[in-house]
Amino acid sequence: MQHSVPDLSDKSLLKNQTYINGKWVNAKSGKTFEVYDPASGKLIGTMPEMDKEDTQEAIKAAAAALPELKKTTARQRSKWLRKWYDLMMENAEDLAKLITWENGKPIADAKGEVNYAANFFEWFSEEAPRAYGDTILPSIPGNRVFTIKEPIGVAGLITPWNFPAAMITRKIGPALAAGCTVVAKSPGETPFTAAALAELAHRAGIPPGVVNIVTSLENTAEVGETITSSEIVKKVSFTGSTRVGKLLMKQSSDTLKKLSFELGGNAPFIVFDDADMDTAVNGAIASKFRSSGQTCVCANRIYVQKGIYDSFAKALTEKVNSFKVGGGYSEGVTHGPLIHDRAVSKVDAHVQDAIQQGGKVLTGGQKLPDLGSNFYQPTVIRDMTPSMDLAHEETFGPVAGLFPFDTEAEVVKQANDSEVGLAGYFFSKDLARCYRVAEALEVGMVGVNTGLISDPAAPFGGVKQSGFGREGSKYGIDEYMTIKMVTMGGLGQPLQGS
Ligand SMILES: NC(=O)c1ccc[n+]([C@@H]2O[C@H](COP(=O)([O-])OP(=O)(O)OC[C@H]3O[C@@H](n4cnc5c(N)ncnc54)[C@H](O)[C@@H]3O)[C@@H](O)[C@H]2O)c1
Ligand SMILES: O=CCCC(=O)O
Repeated sequence: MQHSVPDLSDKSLLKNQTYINGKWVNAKSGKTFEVYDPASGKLIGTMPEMDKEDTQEAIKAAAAALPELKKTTARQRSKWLRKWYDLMMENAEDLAKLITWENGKPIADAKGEVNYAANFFEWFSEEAPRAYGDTILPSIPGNRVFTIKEPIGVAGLITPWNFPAAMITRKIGPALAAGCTVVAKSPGETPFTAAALAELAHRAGIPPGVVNIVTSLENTAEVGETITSSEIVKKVSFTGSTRVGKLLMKQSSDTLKKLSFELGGNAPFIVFDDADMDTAVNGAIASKFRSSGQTCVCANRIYVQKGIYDSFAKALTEKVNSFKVGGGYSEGVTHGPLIHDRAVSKVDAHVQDAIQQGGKVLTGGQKLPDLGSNFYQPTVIRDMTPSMDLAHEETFGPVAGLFPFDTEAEVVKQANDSEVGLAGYFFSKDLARCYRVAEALEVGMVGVNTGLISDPAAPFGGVKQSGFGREGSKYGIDEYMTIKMVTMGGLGQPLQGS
């Protein structure tokens, strides 16, 4: 497809090396991997293919920087984060161009991601000075008890390609606020945004060794194993699939690391008869089709009560028909390509399975080879049933499958019939129902009358096989801290002279 990539205003943000111990480096082996634009299929550039030795080097740099970082005040770390935030905002246009280039999302969405990502730095610059301990009333007379929150140490961070900036800032922000140094493994599909962020960390004056970025594609499993089995790394935070999360948890068990895992979802999205139709349709568009369906909190199973099933299906289809699919830089494009052809194959397999089992395609349902090998039509399918693949497995693509239901109890049972529990959504004007259903859904996050729940101020994370730990919010920094309890004895004496 025709796809012209706009120039960066600051060309020094586009790197072909990675950032370790305050320096731009290659892999020791000299190997590189290639990164392709998912819209045009053209080569963007190369990055170092790092291995075990390079990763150990990054871990050593992070360990060496830790003692000095621990001595800094929380206020100092707050200032670094704030400066990093300011630099992201000053370079927002260029960062957005990089995100669109390597991830494919439309430029307006990429700008939204830059803002979202930078807000994690702003948020944690404000949280850093507020990591308070407690004073505790002890059970033993004469004792005094208090707690101190301390940084856990070197943190290993592994992030996916669907938010090349935000998944990284959501982890580095709290880690740095807490006083941890980091080794971040950037995604093989989207390493350039991470490198640009590292350049801005350097400009913000963050000391060498505090932020280290490891790049790899083919060697990803080796790099992951090196991070998770390291005696030096005390904490691993991972965002990605449940399958890889399970592997990383096993690998981390020998060294008993503290873990935070944000894994796969299969979000139920429920529209009750009493919902406001426009709100519900707009919510479905926002939740299901954000990043062409490639977010872990995207609606996957859309349940619509029978009284409004036909009218909802019609209204949703009309909206989807107004989308413009294409390269992310092109004027008017609302939805970009998927990340690679494996993603397209999975989406198509879910669509074909639904059709074979009686689902009716209202719009879409086809690949878009004229645009490129990674494009798929935004799709709406009705008459979905629980036996279809899409009911059990996250599609991670632009397919809205509509399941009819009769009662509240029936739909909550179906919604909870999943091994994972990340996000869930429902639409209703009945206040009592809003409380009932929000409390009954087995998920970590619930959207009521909204399809957008992501906010640095709100705790992000799942239950069941969607993982554990919370990112963002007042809870996010705790994932990178330990609580030390101090008991002081012999303090309950009477006042001298009494
Ligand atoms: N919960 C969340 O916040 C969240 C966010 C984004 C994606 N996801 C999930 O991720 C999945 C889609 O992304 P994907 O298919 O690229 O996931 P994935 O798990 O294959 O990859 C995610 C990241 O992990 C890295 N990785 C892969 N194998 C690894 C290994 N053996 N050791 C170390 N790192 C490894 C990849 O390079 C990538 O950077 C979906 O299931 C989605 O729900 C979850
Ligand atoms: O895909 C995972 C993260 C999505 C978000 O933060 O909204």
